[in-house]
Amino acid sequence: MLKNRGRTGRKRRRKQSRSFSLHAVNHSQRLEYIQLKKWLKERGYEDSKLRLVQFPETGRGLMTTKALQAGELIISLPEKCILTTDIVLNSYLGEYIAKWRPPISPLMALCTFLIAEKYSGEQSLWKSYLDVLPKTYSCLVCWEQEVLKLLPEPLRSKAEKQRRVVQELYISSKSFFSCLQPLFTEDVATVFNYDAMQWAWCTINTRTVYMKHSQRECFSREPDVYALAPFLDLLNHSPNVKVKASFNEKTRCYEILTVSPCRKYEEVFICYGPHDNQRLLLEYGFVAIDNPHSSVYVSTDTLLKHPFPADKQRNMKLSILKDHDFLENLTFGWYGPSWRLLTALKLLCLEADEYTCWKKVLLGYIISDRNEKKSLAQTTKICLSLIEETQHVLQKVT
Ligand SMILES: C[S@@+](CC[C@H](N)C(=O)[O-])C[C@H]1O[C@@H](n2cnc3c(N)ncnc32)[C@H](O)[C@@H]1O
Repeated sequence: MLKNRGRTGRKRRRKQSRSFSLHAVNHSQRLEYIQLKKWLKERGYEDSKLRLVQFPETGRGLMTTKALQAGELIISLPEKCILTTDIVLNSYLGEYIAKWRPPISPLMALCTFLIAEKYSGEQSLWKSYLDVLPKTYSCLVCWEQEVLKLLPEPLRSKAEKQRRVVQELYISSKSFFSCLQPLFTEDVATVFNYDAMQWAWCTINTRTVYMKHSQRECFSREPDVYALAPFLDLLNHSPNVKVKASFNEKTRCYEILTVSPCRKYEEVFICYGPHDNQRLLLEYGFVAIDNPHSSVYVSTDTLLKHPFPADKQRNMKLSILKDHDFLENLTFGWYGPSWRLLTALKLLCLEADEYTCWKKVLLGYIISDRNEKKSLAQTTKICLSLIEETQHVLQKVT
């Protein structure tokens, strides 16, 4: 007898589809996804177990219609479907890139190709892929300056630095864009405008997989490691899963294998790396719930916000901390203050008669009961003030 036939089968199917539809919306039947699947099939990719779904918690992603055991292949994407600098160099852009001096970076070549292909619209061989790419991104580089100001340090500085990098990349590429004018009827300044550049940069920053190419003379010395992998790039991130991902030289496919199993009708996740939420927000524009790598950073300003009055050794202590790299990466994690944060505070809390013990503090020794209590009290104050600060900012955001 076929499984799932009869009343029990009907009931099970109804239950399954009910639990699925309550949580997620199937997008596989949308025209753009049907076209993407067709495009992939023409390039040798076939899959029956991954379905495109809109999940309430994570947004668009892939669901498996079959339980995946540990070690099973999640996806195997043929080389023909993958967009790398090889594709760019073999395209109409190749001769312009080869001639241009100083050479552009591999990243810039990919950005240029994405913008040019998007502009080509119907004519583009990559149309089916371009059509499913996000139109906008939530990465910090796209945030309004006013909102960026509300971010805590060091995230704010990192976001500002990232924005400058993208702006400088755009400015320094303008003359290269000009040389592409013979390829376009419209003014290249309009085609390759800053918004287009930001979109292309975010596409690459949030969606590429690592695929190393050897250094080529037509490119600058930045590493050539980016590859856009259509469909595979619909997999969302979970900090709690393990996968193995690499390009298989034998099958000539980019493959992802599960390490942790995945149940039928659940979202399939991969892990983008052991990133804390600040890094996820900066690079990918989202934060992960229950992220075990979550941490709250304590800036030097916050560290010294609760001054130690009449501490004549304060400046000397600060330079010790600076010299021993104890002013960066001071954090609170799920289990409280990090060892680095506690050590920095223990050193700052040394009394005048304990000051000579600073080396021991850095090595992790307990100096005195008094120092332990004082540094813990200081930690609590910092923690409470960070909570207050966050609440204040959240109120402003609301
Ligand atoms: C490689 S893409 C994954 C597919 C993407 N959701 C889409 O619709 O195209 C990476 C982007 O997906 C989103 N994303 C990935 N994992 C997520 C998660 N756990 N929660 C929310 N958004 C996530 C972020 O916007 C991220 O920049």
